[in-house]
Amino acid sequence: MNTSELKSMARKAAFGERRIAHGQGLDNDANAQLTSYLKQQDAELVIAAYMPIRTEVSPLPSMKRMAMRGRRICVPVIVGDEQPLEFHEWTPACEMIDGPFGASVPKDGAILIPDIIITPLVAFDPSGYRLGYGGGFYDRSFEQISEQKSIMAIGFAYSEQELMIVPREDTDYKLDAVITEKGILSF
Ligand SMILES: Nc1nc2c(c(=O)[nH]1)N(C=O)[C@@H](CNc1ccc(C(=O)N[C@@H](CCC(=O)O)C(=O)O)cc1)CN2
Ligand SMILES: Nc1ncnc2c1ncn2[C@@H]1O[C@H](COP(=O)(O)OP(=O)(O)OP(=O)(O)O)[C@@H](O)[C@H]1O
Repeated sequence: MNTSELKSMARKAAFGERRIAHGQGLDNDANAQLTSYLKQQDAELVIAAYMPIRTEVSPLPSMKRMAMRGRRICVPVIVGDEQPLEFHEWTPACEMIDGPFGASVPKDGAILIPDIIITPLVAFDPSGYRLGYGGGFYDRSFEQISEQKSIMAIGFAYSEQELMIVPREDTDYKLDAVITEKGILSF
């Protein structure tokens, strides 16, 4: 079996775990951990988070709190297949429109280059590797932005999304940490 087939199997298993975790009311605890982490970071740093889809843990409560504290927040926008993501500025009041794959995107937010990237994921492992939906969008974005400046790539997930090993390819970017409802795991 090749890595892409292994990833596809791991994705299926992790989707099941994520769906169960999603129904357990863990988003409040996860957001308390995320907010606490973000408050400790330099206030000048631009934060990328995301508009949740499917059964992803929602970072919206933390995004709103950080925006109220004056922090600059942005969310991912797909610009094309095999392209890195763009990150467009988001505020709690900004007008949103439907983007590809069901995630809404700001109607006219400025393009920002984030320093801290809070990324959704399907599964993560104890070495800091992540599995997404298979588009490679985040891996390309981490690679592109980290060539310009130092970034913090932080997964946000339910603790049950941890797998023993996530199948790995050369293009997979290692996360700096994963935040779950239980706390922060640094790699
Ligand atoms: N909330 C959120 N926003 C995001 C992402 C994300 O992962 N989460 N992205 C991160 O890249 C981009 C959207 N990319 C996506 C790529 C594919 C699918 C998706 O559902 N693909 C298949 C299912 C794959 C599978 O089951 O293995 C589908 O269309 O059914 C969703 C989002 C940008 N915005
Ligand atoms: N930096 C990169 N440059 C070129 N191709 C890449 C890069 N990163 C990933 N890819 C390609 O994208 C495809 C999907 O990658 P992968 O399965 O790791 O996506 P994912 O991490 O699950 O999805 P996402 O990052 O969108 O959440 C792979 O075929 C991989 O070769």
